[in-house]
Amino acid sequence: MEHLEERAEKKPARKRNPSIKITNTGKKSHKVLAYYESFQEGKPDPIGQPEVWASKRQQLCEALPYYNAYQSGAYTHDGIARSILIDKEVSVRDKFDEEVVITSVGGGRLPDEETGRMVYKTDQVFSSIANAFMRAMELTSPVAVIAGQGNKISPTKLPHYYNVLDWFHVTDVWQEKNDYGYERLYKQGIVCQKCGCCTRRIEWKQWSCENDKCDYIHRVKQHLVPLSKVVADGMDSSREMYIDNDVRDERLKAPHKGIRFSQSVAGSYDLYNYDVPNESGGLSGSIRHFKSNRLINQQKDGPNDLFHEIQTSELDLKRGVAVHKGTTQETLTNHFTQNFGAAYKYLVAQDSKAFGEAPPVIIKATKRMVWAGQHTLMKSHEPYYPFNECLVLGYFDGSKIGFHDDGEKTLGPTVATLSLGANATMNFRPKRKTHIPSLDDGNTRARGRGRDVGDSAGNREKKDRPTILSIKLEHGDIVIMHGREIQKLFEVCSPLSPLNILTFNLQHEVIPNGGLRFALTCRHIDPQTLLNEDERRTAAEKGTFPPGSEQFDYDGSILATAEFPQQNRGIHISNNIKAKLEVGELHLSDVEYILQNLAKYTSTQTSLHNA
Ligand SMILES: O=C(O)CCC(=O)C(=O)O
Ligand SMILES: [Fe+2]
Repeated sequence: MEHLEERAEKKPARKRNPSIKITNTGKKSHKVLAYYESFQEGKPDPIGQPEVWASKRQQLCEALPYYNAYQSGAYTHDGIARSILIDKEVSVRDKFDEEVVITSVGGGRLPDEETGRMVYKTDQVFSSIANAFMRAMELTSPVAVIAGQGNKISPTKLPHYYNVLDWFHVTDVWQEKNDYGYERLYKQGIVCQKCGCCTRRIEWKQWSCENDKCDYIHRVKQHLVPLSKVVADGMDSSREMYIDNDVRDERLKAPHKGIRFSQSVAGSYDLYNYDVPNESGGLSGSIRHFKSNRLINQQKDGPNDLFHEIQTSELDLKRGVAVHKGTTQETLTNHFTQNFGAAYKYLVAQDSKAFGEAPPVIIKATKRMVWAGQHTLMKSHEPYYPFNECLVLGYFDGSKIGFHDDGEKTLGPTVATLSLGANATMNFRPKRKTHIPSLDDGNTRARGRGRDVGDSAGNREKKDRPTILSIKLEHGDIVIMHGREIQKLFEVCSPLSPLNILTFNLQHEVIPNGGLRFALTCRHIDPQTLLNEDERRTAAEKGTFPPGSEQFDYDGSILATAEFPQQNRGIHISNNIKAKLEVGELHLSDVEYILQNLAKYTSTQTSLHNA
């Protein structure tokens, strides 16, 4: 119900995909619900077995008179909904338990032209499928619910791929409301009520008429998005910490064969390291992924608190110009940004607010990245150039950042990003191999940052420059990109074919998987590279932490602790030990020693207990 009330509060705007609510008819309950293969760990076994099941879609369709839908989830006959298969397409706001199921219907999703991901169609009308569920509701005609193993929100494991659960009644069918908050209308423009000028949403908090001569402003009511809305239980990184490392890492260990992968731990983080070789067999740089988990996320001032705090802080997020500033072709980025600390210039000089004026959330986040940066460089015995800049990016439903590098000349060799909120995929690809003369004239930024408005070379580029590493970023994760060479703006001309790359100058893109996400990225702006004394002084002033910031110092090397089920904590610790064994930080003899000691300890405890 909370679900419905939450929606009802929102300002009605455009229609969205219809949702239905169905409740169990109570005839019989198998209490068998779905799970998603890679998230089974930690889910309870079902009570009982489904009486009807299948492992192939066609088996279902050819054997069940009440389910004959090869393509869509819902099956309708004579305009009445008969059954519904709930598989991979569950969204975080759906509900799935033995009594109540809330799900979206109506085929309101289409592949996005640019990303290929499924996104909601605009102007979705009440679909014929939604109408069929309305009919089923009116006629109290029961609907069979089938659970597929792709269903991430089911509370239990499932014994088969397709499991026919039970008959349910439809009790509600509604159009989801949307608003001008964090949903897909985040970049909806308006027509100025005063002068009629078509106005883009440049600032996150309001529309300001784009006609210089007009002062019309329309403020937006901000809605606070709870973390649970963007991070589904089943997708929470916290869940992954209970999965055996061997299972989880199959997905992470599959970069291009030229990249060396290793794994270790840092405090309570799992640490995935991708080394990028250079032509002489040395390192051109590395990408370190500090994988967070529930323990870390729920600490005071940890990612969960920060996700809440960043939404309630005055950040003044704005969209920047991606291309053709000032012309009729001017196009804005689809994400919103704000820079803190020393000015970071990309594409156009971006106003920067001094760390001294930054809301505490920025300092807290920056301190976490300072730790991760120092940790990385200490390990590789290299100097750490202090982060004096933090760029916040706000991604709303469907926004992303296209391929770019963070290789401006003014930057130090280390870039750190903290992810808050919805998951995202970070892809790396080699830069163009050929030398591009137009880049030599210092006008480097057009190909540097912010090119998220489409790639002129299109598919050909995709084929020539395949993604060589793909990382799943989750709430609380920190990614460090280290090494000037991997970001380098100018290409090293290399005779190697793209499929046999030894040297990588990388570009990265980040595609959030929908829902609200913030990325905070810290860099070192090197004062030596600034033009004059004035710029250097301003950078130093703006990039200095204000007095009192020490209270937010962060040391991620200290193990996070919290109340956790005994068994899960054990799995985490043993995973950490396994990782340490793999990278040689521990030897088997150490583990044997620990086990012997523990055996002694537990036997004393047991005898004390029995005494
Ligand atoms: O969204 C992210 O995780 C990274 C953002 C990024 O690449 C940048 O700010 O340069
Ligand atoms: Fe970047």
